[in-house]
Amino acid sequence: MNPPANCHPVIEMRGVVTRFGDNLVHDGVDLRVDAGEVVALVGGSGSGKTTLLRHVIGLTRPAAGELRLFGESLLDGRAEHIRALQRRFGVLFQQGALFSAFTVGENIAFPLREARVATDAEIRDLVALKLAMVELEPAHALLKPAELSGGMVKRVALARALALEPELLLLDEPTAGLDPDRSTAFVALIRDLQRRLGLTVVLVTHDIDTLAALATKVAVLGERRILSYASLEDTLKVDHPFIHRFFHGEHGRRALARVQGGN
Ligand SMILES: Nc1ncnc2c1ncn2[C@@H]1O[C@H](COP(=O)(O)OP(=O)(O)OP(=O)(O)O)[C@@H](O)[C@H]1O
Repeated sequence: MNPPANCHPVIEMRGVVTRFGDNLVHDGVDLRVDAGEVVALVGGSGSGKTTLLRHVIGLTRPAAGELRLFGESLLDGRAEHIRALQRRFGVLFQQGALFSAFTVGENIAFPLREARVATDAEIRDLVALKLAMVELEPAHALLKPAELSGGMVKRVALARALALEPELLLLDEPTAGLDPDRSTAFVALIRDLQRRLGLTVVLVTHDIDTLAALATKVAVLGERRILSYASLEDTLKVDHPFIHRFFHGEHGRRALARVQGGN
């Protein structure tokens, strides 16, 4: 008997190599993300975090290595097969990346229309449902992105990322640009949705509060590979200069004290 499909890791990378001209960004990245995990990807500026997410999304291709999503190769499949895999994840880009000429409702409806999986009436209902999911009002559907606050842009972008009911959610710096209160509220929303919907999440973040509130595992990218892949508690014990600077520097220590103080 074949094992059930959900036995496969959601993401599996082996020996991923990335080069931009002479710039060798990844040199043998191995990473396995299992269903239900929330993996925070951290690393210095330019270490290749966003590029790794872009590989998963299919926006860039590694020069070498293997990359599997839901047990299926992303690198040697046919286009329609890859498109089917791509419907199984949602992405929240750093600045939200909403279409400025579209209303909020049209932005959320966009992936549903592209995938041709619902009628107009169903799309209207789904948009209302997704807006409620991210704690926005039905009337917000008529606004344009320029009329929204930064926190609302993130919520709309999250609603759009969840439009096709993905199993995997990819978040690039989800709290960047939000003030501390909005950031805390947005993290609480992501955590609530992750649990309710049983999502697997990979997030790139520089923010230790966000990481500590969400991550079941921390993947540290440095020296062109994954330096450490463990719980936050075990990551803190790893003796490496980047990990020291990131978690045990002044900012890191204050953030961890806040988190461990029971927030
Ligand atoms: N399309 C591209 N063409 C050329 N070089 C690129 C491209 N995309 C990324 N790079 C380079 O690859 C390296 C990794 O970039 P990436 O944006 O993935 O890093 P990052 O870890 O996400 O950085 P940050 O934390 O500063 O956002 C950098 O040196 C960057 O200049």
